[in-house]
Amino acid sequence: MAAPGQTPAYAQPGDAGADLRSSESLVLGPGERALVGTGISFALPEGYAAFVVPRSGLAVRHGITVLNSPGTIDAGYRGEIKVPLMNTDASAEFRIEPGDRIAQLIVMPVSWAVFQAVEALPESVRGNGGFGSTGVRDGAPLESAR
Ligand SMILES: O=c1ccn([C@H]2C[C@H](O)[C@@H](COP(=O)(O)OP(=O)(O)OP(=O)(O)O)O2)c(=O)[nH]1
Ligand SMILES: [Mg+2]
Repeated sequence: MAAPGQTPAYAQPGDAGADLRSSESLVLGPGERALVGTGISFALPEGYAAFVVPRSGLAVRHGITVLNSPGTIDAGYRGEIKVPLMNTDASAEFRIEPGDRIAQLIVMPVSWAVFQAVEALPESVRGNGGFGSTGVRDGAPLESAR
């Protein structure tokens, strides 16, 4: 369901993200966040999820991001899609009007894991390495670390 003019739409053929429009008028001050309505709700088919992600143009030009990105929309959710927006700019406020494209929605198939407690895991090349492990050897940074 969508209020007039609020239906998500792909800006160009083949786009992955369908733009979400604000249903509200508000001002985000520097460093402020707000849960912004979109005036839409929908029922995804089982086996799919939708993800609310930032628009790069708003991020690059105004420092606007989706605080919880990617925001997860469960297939069973029937409420209004809302966008937790954040203004990361240190000094400029950001004004939003109804109909403004504030974020985008990506619909994807999902699979369900069956979680099992085990005593040991199969070996792998990566093992426990993470969090920058590919940029160090024997505790020293590598040239390729950047
Ligand atoms: O950016 C978002 C993220 C979530 N939701 C809605 C749809 C989603 O299905 C529901 C719950 O989201 P999530 O699971 O991320 O929140 P939670 O904090 O775990 O709440 P809950 O206990 O309701 O699952 O809220 C939005 O409208 N926008
Ligand atoms: Mg949840």
